[in-house]
Amino acid sequence: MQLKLFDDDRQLMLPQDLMEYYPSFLNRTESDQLLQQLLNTVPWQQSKIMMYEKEVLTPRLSAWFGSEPIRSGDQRPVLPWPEVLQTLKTKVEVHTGMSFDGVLLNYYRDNNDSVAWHSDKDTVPGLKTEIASISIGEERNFDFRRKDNHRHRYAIRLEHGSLLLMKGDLQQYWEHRIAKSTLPMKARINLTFRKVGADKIVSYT
Ligand SMILES: O=C(O)CCC(=O)C(=O)O
Ligand SMILES: [Fe+2]
Repeated sequence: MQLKLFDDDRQLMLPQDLMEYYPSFLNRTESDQLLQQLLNTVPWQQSKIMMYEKEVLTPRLSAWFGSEPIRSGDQRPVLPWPEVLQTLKTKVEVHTGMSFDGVLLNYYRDNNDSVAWHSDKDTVPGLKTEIASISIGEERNFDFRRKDNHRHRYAIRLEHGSLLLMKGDLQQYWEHRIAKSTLPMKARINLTFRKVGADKIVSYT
């Protein structure tokens, strides 16, 4: 069953300890400019992953900016931060009070691009993964469901210029995806700011 995440006043009914949503984190002009700039300047690549012992191309393009690989063994080059992403990182950090050392960009070219059900779990036990996710371009549905009960499921539309914060136990107990669609869709870019460096180990006791 698909549950609504907004009540009638468009008040987000998400558990605030797991997710926060800011629909107009970037204004229209900023979002339009950022979309064009990233489409034109980022060295987009299509990664390969192993699936049932076969190598397949992921159904989207991506790029990783940071100072070390997103995870060990990841084949993507570690790209240096361009000024536009450095500025955006500072804006996200000021808004959230969180700190990040890398950003993964996903480029969904059309309705056939997607990301399958997954969680972005850290390898450090006990660490509550914090991810700040900015969306620009075509609105897509972001589905999430409980790992232990797939019928316990929600969807939220990620609007042009929006910011979604994922935090707390979300990655541990929930998974998420961007599904393909049968409707034609234009380009969407998603930027997920992450913390992958050695200083990410914080005590939550
Ligand atoms: O495109 C999105 O909004 C989600 C991307 C995502 O889940 C990821 O990069 O881990
Ligand atoms: Fe994810």
